[in-house]
Amino acid sequence: MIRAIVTDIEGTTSDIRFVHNVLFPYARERLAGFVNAQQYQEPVSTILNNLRDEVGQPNANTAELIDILFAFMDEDRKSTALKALQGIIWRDGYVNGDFTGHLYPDVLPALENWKAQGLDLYVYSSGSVAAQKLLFGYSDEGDITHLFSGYFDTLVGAKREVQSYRNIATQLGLPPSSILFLSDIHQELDAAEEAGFRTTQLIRGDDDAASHHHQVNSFSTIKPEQIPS
Ligand SMILES: CSCCC(=O)C(=O)COP(=O)(O)O
Ligand SMILES: [Mg+2]
Repeated sequence: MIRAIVTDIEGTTSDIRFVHNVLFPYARERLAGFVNAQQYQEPVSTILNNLRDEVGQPNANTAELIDILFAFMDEDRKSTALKALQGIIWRDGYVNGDFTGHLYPDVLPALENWKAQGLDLYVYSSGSVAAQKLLFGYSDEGDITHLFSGYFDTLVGAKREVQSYRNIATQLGLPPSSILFLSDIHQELDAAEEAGFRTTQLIRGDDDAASHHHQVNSFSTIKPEQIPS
């Protein structure tokens, strides 16, 4: 029996184009100015030190770190330091009303329905926990953060690594077989499945013929109560 659902964001609850065409450019345009202005203030100072550790360059100066961050953005590297900075920069955009967090229309009714059935709902994204709370706190449908019991980001591990899902199950105190993971990326679902999770793949755009996971194109067709353990 499914007791908890863990959902990805990009391509699952929310359009990948919102993340790549709205959020990422917003942070990119502001990143250098923000880092230069905040480099000696917390939390940016600690994040920059974490980036030095991440890239093994303990003596890198701020200009060198900014170059590294731009290279990471070019390759969509799921760097914990980059994701932390993006999350801080996005706050202004949400608070100022420059954008709201995209949600596919089928997402909120399904989350409310699952919550009413007694399922606990969690988020797992490469975006920082702060960024996740912003997206759902300033979503197209308003603040829906009350629906979630917790959030996981790359601090629990990378999304394509089996150990990350074992860590999540341990933190939830649930057997992996009682947790359903929703994602658009089959490599993430492969890792979750190897950890013992149940899986469902969201196909919001192109088919994924290389996937063996159960596929749906809307949250409305996911029936957790019908998934056998
Ligand atoms: C919290 S919304 C922004 C998500 C993000 O920054 C990102 O890189 C998405 O990565 P994912 O691994 O969740 O597809
Ligand atoms: Mg995704």
